[in-house]
Amino acid sequence: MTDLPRPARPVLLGQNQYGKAETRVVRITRDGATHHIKDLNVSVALSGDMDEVHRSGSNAHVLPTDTAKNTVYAFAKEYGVESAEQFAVHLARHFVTSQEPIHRARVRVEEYAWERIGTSGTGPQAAGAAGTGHSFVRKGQETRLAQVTYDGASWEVVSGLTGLTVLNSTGSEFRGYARDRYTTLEETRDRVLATSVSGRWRFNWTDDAQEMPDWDESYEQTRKHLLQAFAETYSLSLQQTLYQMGARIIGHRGEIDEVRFSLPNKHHFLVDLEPFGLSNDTADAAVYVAADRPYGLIEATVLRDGCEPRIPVDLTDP
Ligand SMILES: O=c1[nH]c(=O)c2[nH]c(=O)[nH]c2[nH]1
Repeated sequence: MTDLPRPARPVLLGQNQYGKAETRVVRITRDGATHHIKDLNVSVALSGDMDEVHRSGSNAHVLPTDTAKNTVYAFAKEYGVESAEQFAVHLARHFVTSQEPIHRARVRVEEYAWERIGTSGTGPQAAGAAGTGHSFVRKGQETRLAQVTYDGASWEVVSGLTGLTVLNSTGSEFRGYARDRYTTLEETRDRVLATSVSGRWRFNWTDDAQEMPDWDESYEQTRKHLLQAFAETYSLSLQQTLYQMGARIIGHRGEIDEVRFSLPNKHHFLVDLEPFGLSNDTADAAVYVAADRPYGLIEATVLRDGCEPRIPVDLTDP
């Protein structure tokens, strides 16, 4: 053994967690010729009494990440996937209650939605306008998110979505802003407002004694409220629209205490057609350049009065 330099002070192990990230599981159930599909990406992070594996290399407390992956598959088969949240609750409870050294489990689920493909009713496989029953197309680019954390006593459930792209072709202004010597932006009373919504919302369901929300119903209603607020707000800024989206959710959904949005402002600039002798008037057919970058990035949390913010400020943080 060579003499390793000894640190002047003892070294401490800080926060640690481990698990299997991004287990892709697709569950297909058959109801006669009509099939149903659930498509999930599941990430499990476990923590607890894990000093020894880091310090001495003893794996006695380490349930392999391979087992975590297998558990995801086995639970999908055995218990089904009622909703992303329910599935995550089930898994988190299992890891914390079945392994003594595991004190906390965080389970993240991304869910990809599929829609049925209708058919024209002419092909050999056709089963009328209702479709084949087994043909699907990925629904938009939107991904549903659920994150469940359990420490053996209390639950934290944060749901959300990402990649929900929305656009208002009028009903949006931006003017009256602060100016300095670098400001060149022209004020507008009629612009395109478009964004790709990333949102998270935290439930006030924290213990088993409380009745669990209907997760799917809650997701559908929350999504509907945020879309309606986007559509119905006459927007003076994306910040104001964001606040309306959050306030509408808090106002209508009693099971949710906190909402956070990250909204990229997907700028649509009118193209200068003067060089071609054309005017580009919004009253008539207008032509825009959809700029992909740089983009304004508007982020905020909207809270029920008296509640603590707990959703991380940066939604891209792991
Ligand atoms: O809705 C907006 N908010 C801003 O803060 C901003 N800044 C900017 O240049 N355009 C916009 N639009």
